[in-house]
Amino acid sequence: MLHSSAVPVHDHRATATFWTEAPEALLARLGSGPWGLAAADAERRRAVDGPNAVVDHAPAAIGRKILRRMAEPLIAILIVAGLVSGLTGDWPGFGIILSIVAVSVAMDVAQEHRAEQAAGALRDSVAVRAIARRDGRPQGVPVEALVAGDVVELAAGALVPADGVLLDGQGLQVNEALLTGEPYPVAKRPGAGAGATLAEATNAVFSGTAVVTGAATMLVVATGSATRLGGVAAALAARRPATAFERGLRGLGLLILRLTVFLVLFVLLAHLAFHRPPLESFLFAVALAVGLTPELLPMVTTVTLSRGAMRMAAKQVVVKRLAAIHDLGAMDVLCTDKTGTLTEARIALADATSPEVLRMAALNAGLASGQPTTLDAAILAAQPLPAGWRLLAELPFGFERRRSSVLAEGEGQRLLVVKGAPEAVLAACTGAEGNAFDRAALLAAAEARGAEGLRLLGVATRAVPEGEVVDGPEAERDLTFLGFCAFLDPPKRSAAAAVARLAELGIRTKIVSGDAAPVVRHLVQALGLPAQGLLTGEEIAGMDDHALAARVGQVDLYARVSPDQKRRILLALKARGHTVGFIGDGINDAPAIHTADAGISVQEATEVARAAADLILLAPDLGVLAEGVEEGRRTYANVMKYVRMGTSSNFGNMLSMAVASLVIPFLPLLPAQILLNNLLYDVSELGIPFDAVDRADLAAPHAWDMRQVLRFTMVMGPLSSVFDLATFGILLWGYGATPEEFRTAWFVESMVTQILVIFLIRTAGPAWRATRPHPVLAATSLGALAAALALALGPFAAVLGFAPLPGALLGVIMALVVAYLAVAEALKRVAVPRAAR
Ligand SMILES: Nc1ncnc2c1ncn2[C@@H]1O[C@H](COP(=O)(O)OP(=O)(O)OP(=O)(O)O)[C@@H](O)[C@H]1O
Ligand SMILES: [Mg+2]
Repeated sequence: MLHSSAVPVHDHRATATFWTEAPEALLARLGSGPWGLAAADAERRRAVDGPNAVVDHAPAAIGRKILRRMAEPLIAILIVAGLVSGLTGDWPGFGIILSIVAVSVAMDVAQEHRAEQAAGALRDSVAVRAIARRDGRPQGVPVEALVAGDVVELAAGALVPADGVLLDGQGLQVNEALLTGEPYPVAKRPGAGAGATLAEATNAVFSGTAVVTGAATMLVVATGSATRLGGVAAALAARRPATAFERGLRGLGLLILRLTVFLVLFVLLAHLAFHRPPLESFLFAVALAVGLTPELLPMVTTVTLSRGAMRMAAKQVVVKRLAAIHDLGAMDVLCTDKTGTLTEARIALADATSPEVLRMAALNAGLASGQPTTLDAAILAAQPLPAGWRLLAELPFGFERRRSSVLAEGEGQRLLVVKGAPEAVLAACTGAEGNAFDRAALLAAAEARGAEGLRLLGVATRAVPEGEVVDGPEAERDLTFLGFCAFLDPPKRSAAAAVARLAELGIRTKIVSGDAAPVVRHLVQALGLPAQGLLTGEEIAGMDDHALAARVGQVDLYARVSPDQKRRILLALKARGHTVGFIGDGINDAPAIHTADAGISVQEATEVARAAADLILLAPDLGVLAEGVEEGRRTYANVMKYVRMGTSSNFGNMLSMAVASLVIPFLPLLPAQILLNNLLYDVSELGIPFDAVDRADLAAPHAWDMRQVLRFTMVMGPLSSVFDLATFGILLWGYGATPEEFRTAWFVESMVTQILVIFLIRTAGPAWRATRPHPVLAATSLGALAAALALALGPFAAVLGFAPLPGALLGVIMALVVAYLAVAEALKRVAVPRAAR
């Protein structure tokens, strides 16, 4: 490959242990410098190396999809069968079979492709970006566009976008749980790495890990599948277990597949044993198999989900992982952090014990490198950074320690200034400014102010002698306590209504906060939320997973919990059989978001939280979540309509036809007629993803229940067969129909019953009281029905092998249809258990 002469030739390939090389050597080898790459150069490299993505999410091109569908066994057999009928001179058969295959593949692929495109565009709209230095300045670059040689700026809350080494950095700590399983953050600093093992790679950061505190710049050395994460990509892809719904659908598909194979082989062998024509028997068996396969199921699921995603987007909820819509619909417990979802997140300083306390707090907040937190910003809004101080060292805030410290020099002193959660700061204090140090009294005072709803930070200092190195939390000792800063974060008015709405939907809301217990209690009171019980992080630390699982059912409030404890609470809830959602925005929420069935974050959240989430709320409002939940239940209800249709009416019809083919001396339907029947039936169902859903279907969480599906099949399937047999009897023995008349009558009967029954199945209550069917569903069903009648009874009927029917016989068939629908409507009540209505 020819590079333009301006770009030095460099070796892209990363060695497995790149961190043992000196940074300068790596920079030279990758043809980069501290100010990164030229944008044009990065573009060229991307063309060579490919996108920085472990798994390619881009939907396959439509041509490839069509080919893939045609390679599916049944379709391939049909195409071959069509060609064989052509070769034997059956040209109408050839034409009909191939056009039916073409129409059904086109319909399926086009629908699915459109749906995927739309869902993909939504996902891209919330994609994570990295800050890379390109053309000499930092700019937001989509993570996928990063290449080896890029220089990326990392700050707290950022996701490490690729593998690389640190060029410089301050107090960087990353969570590598994804790679190593270790839940506690590890420190990283620039320099030469010690050894070749991952644990010794203290100067390297890896794709998929998260920056917990501190700031750094990294040189990207490996991207995409060349990263450590890429190496375990296969394991990672299997990491997210399928949802209960997905597993249920898969199990059902497998069951139907087995039945189909069994039935079709049986029919084929029986026909051959009766010395029926082999090609015709084979085609009949294949057509039966096609008729039995719920081939639209994947398409119906995808289209239903992506339509759900579109509607949710209109309500400010963006779906990153489509299947999460089901989880959202099945969710019965929602855990939420406090700030931003239940409060306005407009944090403002209320007061400080003394001007000096505030001045020191501002020193701590203003000197700290990295992104200022909301608390830091509130301090600096009230008191600008005092002039004349410089930063010597810092111990960035950590969620386990709940303190942050700076070592500052100014006004002729060298001071370690510590601020943090009151009990965390007081624990490191041995004295107090001015008066006697009474830790218990100070804790009680903090508690009292917390009960007023004020968020508190303690501030303390220590004079540090020249020569003492401050580079670890051990330095936070022998502090002198100065006082408190108190902050106000008004409760969000709309939150109470949102929680009530979720409760109506059968969802219990629990608050999981890093803040102090009194603050959480005050908030619950202020909003009038129904909540019982409270566990603190300290109490949870003393429980094993078993003990925790025994408590989480009754406890709604959790205070002073660490990021890992948030995750443990979710695991405990899941262990108790709940489908759990978690909504949060911080670095500290990411592990819990990841663990939840439905991980939710908001658009303004930190990158790690957004990257871990399945759903992103564009407006930080619990109210929109309730809409999302309804949308999830709507998609579930519509997929269930398709499943019920397939397992009862369609399955019953094909089954009776298989049986009939063994009893009567001719084929009950010609292969091409079966395929036509199946195609029209598919068309009639295209509208299901659009259909409106009864209020009752939205009222409570639901999970996939195989027994319910089987029960429905066991009741409705045989019912359909009873009427089929009645049709057979009347046609054969009552009327003495010719084969052509028999097929025409049977085609009409099965089409009308199969299609019309959707208007009963779509609701659990009386069909006439249900919400009106969506116009698209009405159009596809009634259109398909009209087409079926026109083809079977119209001018071209003879081409398809149909014969005209006398009016009296048509009348009898219609009477049978009406009787079937009436009985189906009555039996439906038995088929759907009361609990599921
Ligand atoms: N910048 C900071 N400096 C010092 N201490 C801090 C800082 N930020 C947070 N803390 C302390 O750590 C505690 C936990 O942090 P935080 O409140 O953000 O957790 P959380 O779980 O996200 O809470 P919430 O439920 O309110 O969203 C705070 O209550 C505060 O005491
Ligand atoms: Mg938070």
